[in-house]
Amino acid sequence: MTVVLTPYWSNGVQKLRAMLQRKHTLSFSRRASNFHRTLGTLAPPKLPKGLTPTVLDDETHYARCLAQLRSKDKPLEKYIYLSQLKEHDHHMFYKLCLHNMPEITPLIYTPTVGDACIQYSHIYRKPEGLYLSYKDKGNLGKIIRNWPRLNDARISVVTDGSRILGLGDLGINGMPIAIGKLSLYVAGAGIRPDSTVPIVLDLGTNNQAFLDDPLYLGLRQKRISDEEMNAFMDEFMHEMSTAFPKLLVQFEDFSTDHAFSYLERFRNKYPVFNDDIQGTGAVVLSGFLNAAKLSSAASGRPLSSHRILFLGSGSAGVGVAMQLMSFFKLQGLSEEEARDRISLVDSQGLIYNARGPMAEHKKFFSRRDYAGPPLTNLIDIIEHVKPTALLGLSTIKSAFNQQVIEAMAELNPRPIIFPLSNPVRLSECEFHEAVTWSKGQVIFASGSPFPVQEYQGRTYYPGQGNNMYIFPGLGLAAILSRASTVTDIMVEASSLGLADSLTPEERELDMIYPRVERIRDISNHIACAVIRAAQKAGVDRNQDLRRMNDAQLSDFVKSRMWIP
Ligand SMILES: NC(=O)C1=CN([C@@H]2O[C@H](COP(=O)(O)OP(=O)(O)OC[C@H]3O[C@@H](n4cnc5c(N)ncnc54)[C@H](OP(=O)(O)O)[C@@H]3O)[C@@H](O)[C@H]2O)C=CC1
Ligand SMILES: CC(=O)C(=O)O
Ligand SMILES: [Mg+2]
Repeated sequence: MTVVLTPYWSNGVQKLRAMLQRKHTLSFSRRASNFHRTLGTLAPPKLPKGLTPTVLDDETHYARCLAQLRSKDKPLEKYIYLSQLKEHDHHMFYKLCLHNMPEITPLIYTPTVGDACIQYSHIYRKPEGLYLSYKDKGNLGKIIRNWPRLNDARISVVTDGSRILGLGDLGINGMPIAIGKLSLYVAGAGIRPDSTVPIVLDLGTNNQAFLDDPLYLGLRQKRISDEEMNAFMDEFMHEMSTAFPKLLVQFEDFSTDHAFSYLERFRNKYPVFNDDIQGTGAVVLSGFLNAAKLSSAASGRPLSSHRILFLGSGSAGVGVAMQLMSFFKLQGLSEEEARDRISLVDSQGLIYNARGPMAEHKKFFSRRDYAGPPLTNLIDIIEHVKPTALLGLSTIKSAFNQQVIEAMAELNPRPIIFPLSNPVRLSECEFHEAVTWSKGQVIFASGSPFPVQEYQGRTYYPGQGNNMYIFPGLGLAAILSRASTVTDIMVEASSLGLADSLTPEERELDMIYPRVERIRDISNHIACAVIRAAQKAGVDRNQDLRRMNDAQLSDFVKSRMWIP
């Protein structure tokens, strides 16, 4: 039984004590109301334990929680503290998030969530989502229907743990990534906490250290075959759509081949999207739109003349490259011309046709105009391609070394350098390096956050090119419009909406992404753009929103955001 003390009850504690003495066991939980008291679980016939003589008002308790958080030394300890706070008092957890986004986002999301995933089987305390394993095949529907809030569910983040950030196969330990993304849905776009469903699919792991770890929580077997996985995924998606008829599914951190294949398999059948391919594509297109303007203003060269070089050609690299095609198309280039502006590098070097057979997802951008010996050294590739922008989605720490950044700065008065790999320790370069080696000329965005830099008396602001700017608003739009599918045009609209959301003050400071403190406004802006795109595509099942003008739509979106 849960008792919440409201102001009207606060002088009724004596009555409550008497009541408690008559009951056997009562469990009290605290709720964020302006006045509340913590009671705890009680065993009769004793008086309540933990009943403080003072009334705990919200503001004082907020200050207490923030002080407790800041008293912890290690980011992982802070992560554990915040997880527990979320479990006990999700209003206070989200209040802390919303008022301290730059401080808390790196704790509940990248980079700390990477450590939480690596350590998950060791720091685990209680279930925090749905765990579905290959052993459950044939019974997935029954297990999914165990979810306590079937009718409330609107958004699920699903991972199979096979490529968590740049950390590789972490098996069932991928759960914190689903939880972290969903916390950002709530904090960033006001999705109701009880409508979120974190899911990890345990299909085995090829991580031998985990298989040998007695505390590992997942199945002790190698990953299943592609054929077995396809059958499992078909059953899973079918059961999800029947159990949760209003659910949007975000695929997260599937290994590259499966990321592409399941997006294609399900995107026209269910409302799904892949965050690493589409969310990352959208966030980078957005930052690139703003960066290219700054770079072209300095070089005097037209926007259509940019050339982009990618280090890394996995789900993220190719997803971003695909989305950046629309940058060039917006400048009036044909598809062929746009493709020629993009070059990809993988672990074997520059990708070109004459190199020989390659994975399907690399073929589109494989260069046709080079047939010489393999180009494997990044400096040689930069000299060959002469890029205006260098993007890293390779998981190779320090791949953008001093020589690379200097080579980019030599070619461009304002080089665009985006080391986008996560977590921060896998970033292709650090912000202070890029600023110093380019002598303050770099236009920079990274996947994980870096601190602001001072260089020669000027302050430099790093952009965070992370899909966390996109998925909350995109998801909110899909939920409110009840989109039957998530179309490419909706994803592009999210990107243009983000690019457009900078304030004049942010532009004045050469920022290419807005301040994360404004995430709710940004998500509102993105959501409106995406809802309009869904309407244009005719995939909106809630057609009431069509009657609203833009101001009414924005007010409506705002009114639907949950506030702690
Ligand atoms: N900022 C953001 O919002 C996001 C960032 N990411 C980050 O992007 C990174 C990559 O993710 P994803 O694409 O899914 O991962 P993949 O493992 O699929 O891709 C990694 C790519 O890097 C290439 N690579 C590996 N080693 C080298 C090397 N020495 N030189 C050049 N290329 C190399 C691989 O080559 P090969 O193909 O030959 O194996 C592959 O193409 C991760 O760190 C992830 O965290 C992902 C999503 C969003
Ligand atoms: C940010 C993200 O989705 C990733 O690194 O995989
Ligand atoms: Mg991801």
